[in-house]
Amino acid sequence: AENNHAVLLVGTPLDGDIVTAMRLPGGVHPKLDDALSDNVETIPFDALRSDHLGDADYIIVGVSSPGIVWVTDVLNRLMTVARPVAFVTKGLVSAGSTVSTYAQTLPSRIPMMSAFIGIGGPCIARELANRLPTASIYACEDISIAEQFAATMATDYYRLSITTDVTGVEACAALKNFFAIGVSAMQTGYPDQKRADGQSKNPTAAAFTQASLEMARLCERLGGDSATAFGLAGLGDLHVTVGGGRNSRLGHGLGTGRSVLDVLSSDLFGETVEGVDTARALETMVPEKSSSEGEAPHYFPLASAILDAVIRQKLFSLDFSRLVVR
Ligand SMILES: NC(=O)C1=CN([C@@H]2O[C@H](COP(=O)(O)OP(=O)(O)OC[C@H]3O[C@@H](n4cnc5c(N)ncnc54)[C@H](OP(=O)(O)O)[C@@H]3O)[C@@H](O)[C@H]2O)C=CC1
Ligand SMILES: O=C(CO)COP(=O)(O)O
Repeated sequence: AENNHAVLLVGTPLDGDIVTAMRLPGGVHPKLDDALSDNVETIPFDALRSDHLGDADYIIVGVSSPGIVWVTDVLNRLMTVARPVAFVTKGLVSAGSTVSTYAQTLPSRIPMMSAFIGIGGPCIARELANRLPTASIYACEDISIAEQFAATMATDYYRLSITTDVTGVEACAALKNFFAIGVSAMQTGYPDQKRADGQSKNPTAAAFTQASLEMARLCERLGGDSATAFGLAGLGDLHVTVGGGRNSRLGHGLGTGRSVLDVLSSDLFGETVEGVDTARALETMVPEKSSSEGEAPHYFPLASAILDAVIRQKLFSLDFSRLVVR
């Protein structure tokens, strides 16, 4: 919209009230604190037609991961002209013991999608809507498509990197949600009353570094480039999510000794906490006990501690005395 493109914003059937509020004169999105530009038209889902999609240069999907099957059906029903589709959705798909990224599963499921573009990187929606400096990464197998899309979207305050490592970007986008839970649990697990935020810093820094190493290993196992984990899609997004995301709020609760069910049913009631879905997908990839402590590629002490808390419903505990650091 900032670059004078016409933007059509379509709510899901679950967003009826938000769309109605946004269509009123002066209406704003309840979580963005700012009016959208005049060249953004917001419509309810039942007003979306095939020609809207056919007329678009790009289609951008922003449902949360539980809605990805639904959006696949919608695109297959309404797309009659081949178009590139970009996804901000962060998640993994598991089938039996196979875990995949959307970059691996969606292209064959959406025949009219001419290119899959993965969007990753540290980007809290409200901050970008308020035009704060933001850097993100766009991934596509065809680098010229990533380049064109980035040129369409970039502004002075929204700077973009491009890559062909679409599997790596998609893997890290999902993995950082999961690891943000564990790093954030270490933020509140060791309170320091002398600090304004009440949090010690050393435990968080150790966990953040461990998260980056484990994220790189899992990224590679999922078919991505491990180096992607150390860039915007991995470390950058992990930092922003630990700083203020919903996954981080779950971690903060776990760090104070509360159970996952307690935190999800109170502080985070009705919120999207995708690290939990990613934890379910990762269960088969991360051994319950690291067989060779300290040895890559099988050493996942932080991921195991998160899985114990989120899936096996134990209280969060990272046995720091046994951590082998690199
Ligand atoms: N918020 C942010 O700053 C960022 C978010 N992302 C990613 O973008 C995606 C969306 O995030 P965000 O907008 O914050 O999430 P929200 O939960 O606020 O919104 C997701 C939307 O998808 C809908 N939805 C959920 N399940 C289904 C379903 N089964 N069928 C149809 N619609 C469904 C939700 O409905 P309902 O509200 O009723 O659940 C809601 O309208 C996520 O994957 C997130 O990781 C990426 C970067 C930044
Ligand atoms: O993905 C995000 C920022 O890049 C938002 O993180 P949360 O889903 O934890 O709020």
